[in-house]
Amino acid sequence: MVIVLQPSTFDSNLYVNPKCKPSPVLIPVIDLTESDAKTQIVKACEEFGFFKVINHGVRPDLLSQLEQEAIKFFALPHSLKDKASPPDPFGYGTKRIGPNGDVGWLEYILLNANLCLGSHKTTAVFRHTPAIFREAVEEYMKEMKRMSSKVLEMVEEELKIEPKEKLSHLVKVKESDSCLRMNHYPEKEKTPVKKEIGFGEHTDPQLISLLRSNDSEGLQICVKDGTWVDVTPDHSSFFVLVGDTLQVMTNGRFKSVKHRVVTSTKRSRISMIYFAGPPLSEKIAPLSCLVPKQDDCLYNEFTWSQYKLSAYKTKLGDYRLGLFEKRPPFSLSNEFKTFYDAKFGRKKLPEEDSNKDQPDDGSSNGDVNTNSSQVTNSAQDGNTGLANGNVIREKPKKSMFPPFDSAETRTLAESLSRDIIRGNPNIKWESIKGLENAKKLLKEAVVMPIKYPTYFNGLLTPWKGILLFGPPGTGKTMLAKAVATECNTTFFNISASSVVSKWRGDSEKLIRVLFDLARHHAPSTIFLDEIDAIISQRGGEGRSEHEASRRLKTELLIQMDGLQKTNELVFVLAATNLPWELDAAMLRRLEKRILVPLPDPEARRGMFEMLLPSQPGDEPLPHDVLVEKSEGYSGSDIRILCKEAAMQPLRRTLAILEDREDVVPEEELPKIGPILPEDIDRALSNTRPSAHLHAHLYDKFNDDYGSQILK
Ligand SMILES: C=C1C[C@]23C[C@@]1(O)CC[C@H]2[C@@]12CC[C@H](O)[C@@](C)(C(=O)O1)[C@H]2[C@@H]3C(=O)O
Ligand SMILES: O=C(O)CCC(=O)C(=O)O
Ligand SMILES: [Fe+2]
Repeated sequence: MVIVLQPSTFDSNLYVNPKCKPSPVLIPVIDLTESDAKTQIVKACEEFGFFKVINHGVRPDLLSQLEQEAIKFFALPHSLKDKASPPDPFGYGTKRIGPNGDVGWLEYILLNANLCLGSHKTTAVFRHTPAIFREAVEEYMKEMKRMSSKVLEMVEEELKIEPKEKLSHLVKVKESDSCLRMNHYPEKEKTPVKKEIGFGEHTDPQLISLLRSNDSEGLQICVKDGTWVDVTPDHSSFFVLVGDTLQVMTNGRFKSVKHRVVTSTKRSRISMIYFAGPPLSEKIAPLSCLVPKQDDCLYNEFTWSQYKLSAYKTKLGDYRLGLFEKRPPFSLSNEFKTFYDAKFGRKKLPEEDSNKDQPDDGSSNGDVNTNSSQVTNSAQDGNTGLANGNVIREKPKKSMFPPFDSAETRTLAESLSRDIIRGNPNIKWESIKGLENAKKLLKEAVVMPIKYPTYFNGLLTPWKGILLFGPPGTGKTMLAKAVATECNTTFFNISASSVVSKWRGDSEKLIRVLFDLARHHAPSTIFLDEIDAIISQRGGEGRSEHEASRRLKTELLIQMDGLQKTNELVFVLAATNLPWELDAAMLRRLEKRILVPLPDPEARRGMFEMLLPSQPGDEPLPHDVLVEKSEGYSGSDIRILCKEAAMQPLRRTLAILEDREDVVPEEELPKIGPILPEDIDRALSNTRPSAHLHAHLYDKFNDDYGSQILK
């Protein structure tokens, strides 16, 4: 059966070039009880990435009950709804969609399918609503899980996917990372003259989404030739949307459907969408049964958590899959390129090929091997005096390198030595605000064994592998440097992603040389940042790279085992934002796992007082407000916020200078005025926390695997 969809007549240039097509578009309507439903589903996924489902088996009264309860929630006063806000990403949100500046004409609730995994924002959603709301949500989620696995089973059957249930089990298992979103597009006082953005154009990142709405129009999908078509609402049916992950797994045979919601009537719209996603650690790649020739594989492998994290770094309408295509597309934005480079190293993008002047040495792109400027020769001088005046132990002068068996290894060692901060990175514990637990655990695990080796033998042999995990921007590198400063150990600062990208092919040898060097310079600390890049990464071009990355990982595990067996003081301090990506073998070797969380209010206060001190004679800065409003901000976010506030007085001064025709000589330049409380308000409304979105996942990992302080 097909229904007819009208091409949208909406031609505001707010939206990307919507071509208008005169003839109506036919969208499949699939009766799930019909015998050829699976054939129709596959055809619909290939043609539109979108179809309507009838005879789905969900009780109509469950649909209306959930809708009624959602309406009641949205009708609550803002003071109550705000208790579940801002979303983290779960909870209640209004107007802002995601963390990167997208806005829409809506308010919404986002809930993890496993309600228990939600944050306190999730709990707050249900605090002022009757129990039946939560019960209806739970039953609805079960139904959605059932329907999404059924649709995927049909796809599996029709495409003869092997191994069986390869797709459907991803949404059935309890670890599935699915979520439910309830959107409310409030009614307007007047019928708008122009259509407005309800929810900007985008594709859904997951496998499939199941959408149901009331009978208000607004949903549009983009069909193959770029035309936007209106989807006629139908409160008793579901619409199924192919998401990016299913596009990848079918190697592009199914396309994730671009869609948006425009609001053109006075009437309010309410929609509920279940996003069926795979487990966070699931490796996503084209199914080999759908890609007989390896060369035809369009996407690199990634885990769902990698994709999700990358999605949260992008804007709603960005083409996210470009990051994972074998050949990155031409249209990546600069932010995307920086992220791409940082994650995957410096692979030239096609449009850069002509730019011969650009250095290709990783220096301009956030490639993390930029420490060469910090290389000093202090350890070469043999001074390994311990900081803070406790005991000064003199060590015999050491040559820069141990003897090597070949010129090749020596070259590698030389290259590596550029990544060594020798001696003292000069970061004091006191300069790291907060993180008291992490500091305490680190001092006990690394600092004390180096300072007082006598106590740490036999059963108390020091931990050799330590993992610092937590959201990005929380100070993991600073902590590692504080360890190196206090112990005056030789500090090897290595980014795992650059080991993988920069020394492709040689990376396994490089790890061997790194550990040789570390032993040579013991006591030493190897700081392996982004360890997940080694453990979960798979190469881009075919089999040989998979082999190489497997060997690299094995070599790292062997070297870490070697450390356990000796008394040499070589510590591996690994850091990751994606602890759940690490496999069991690596976790076993990183015996001590320390959470580096987002800063608590005290720590945030310390940072604000340090970065934005109130000046005598000026109006005191509202540090209390800053502390209260910056919940969920990481250390880096706070730095950005403070910079934004500090820019305001400079902007005022620059505006005065801009009006002057002559260039003001330096000695006559006006003084920059004070930061005003309104500058703080402005900075707060212009910046958003980027790191809090997965805070609950880190807590969960910490509960399951983390090291706690014994009281
Ligand atoms: C702008 C954003 C909102 C979003 C996360 C993102 O950074 C990019 C993807 C967006 C999206 C679209 C589909 C779903 O509504 C959603 C929950 C998802 O998984 O990806 C949203 C994200 C969100 O609003 O949190
Ligand atoms: O509200 C709708 O109908 C669609 C919303 C949507 O696309 C989303 O939440 O991802
Ligand atoms: Fe969507």
